[in-house]
Amino acid sequence: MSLPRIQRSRGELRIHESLDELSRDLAEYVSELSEAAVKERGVFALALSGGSLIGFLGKLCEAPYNKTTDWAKWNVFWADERVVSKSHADSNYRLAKDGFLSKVPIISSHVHAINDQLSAVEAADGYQFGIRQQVKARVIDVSETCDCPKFDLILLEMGPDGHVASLFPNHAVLAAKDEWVAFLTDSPKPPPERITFTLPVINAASNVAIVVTGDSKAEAVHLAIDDVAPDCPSSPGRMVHPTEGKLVWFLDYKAASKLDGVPLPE
Ligand SMILES: O=C(O)[C@H](O)[C@@H](O)[C@H](O)[C@H](O)COP(=O)(O)O
Repeated sequence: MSLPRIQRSRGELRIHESLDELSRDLAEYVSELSEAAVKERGVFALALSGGSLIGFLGKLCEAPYNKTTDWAKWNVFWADERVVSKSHADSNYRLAKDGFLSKVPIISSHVHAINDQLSAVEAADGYQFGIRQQVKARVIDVSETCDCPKFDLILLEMGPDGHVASLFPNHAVLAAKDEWVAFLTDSPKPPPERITFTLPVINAASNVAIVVTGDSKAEAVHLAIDDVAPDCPSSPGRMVHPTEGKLVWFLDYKAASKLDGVPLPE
């Protein structure tokens, strides 16, 4: 059973009893946004991250979405990536390729991974340059209010510490404003070398969805969504609020269990 959608100042909450329901709802949401973007702009620019998110996208590989989605119009990017070889078990590219991209007919030149032969700083620079080319080509839209790419959809997860993409609590990268893509060599969660979209890019997107499941993230969800504090670097998830776009939280009952004013069935 799913709860009715709840509108909060920090986004729309979609709370599901089971991971299967959550996956179905996520597939329908991505499919609707893809259809709308293709209708409006002729292309769908999507940024993924890692974690269990990729498994939750599995329903898109099944009927009816495998047949109804205009895969040729999809362009896939990463909101964050570990600076490891593409064949490494830690690679977000590899996770997405094995679990999702290899199962749907997305054109390979539309899959925009980082160059895994470079150092973190070079990989971030190169990725930002590639995104700039795709903005020029109008594959990615551009924000009307800031010098940022405007992705049709950025899909994120949130860790138990509140991190989103590779924006970790109290890390200097949270303050990055001039870059679209930043690098880290000291990620508190291994592997240490990563690249990540900066907050201005995340907040310039047309749509951002944050998928969070499990008990271990309940406190982080409470701190990111409830009226407990202003934006603060100790809760990166709380710093996500698309200025021209829409934020949706996909939660299971466990992740939602510490939210104020959300009565969950026993
Ligand atoms: O970059 C990383 O280290 C992970 O991708 C991380 O951000 C993960 O997505 C969250 O910690 C939630 O992970 P799970 O949903 O898999 O628990």
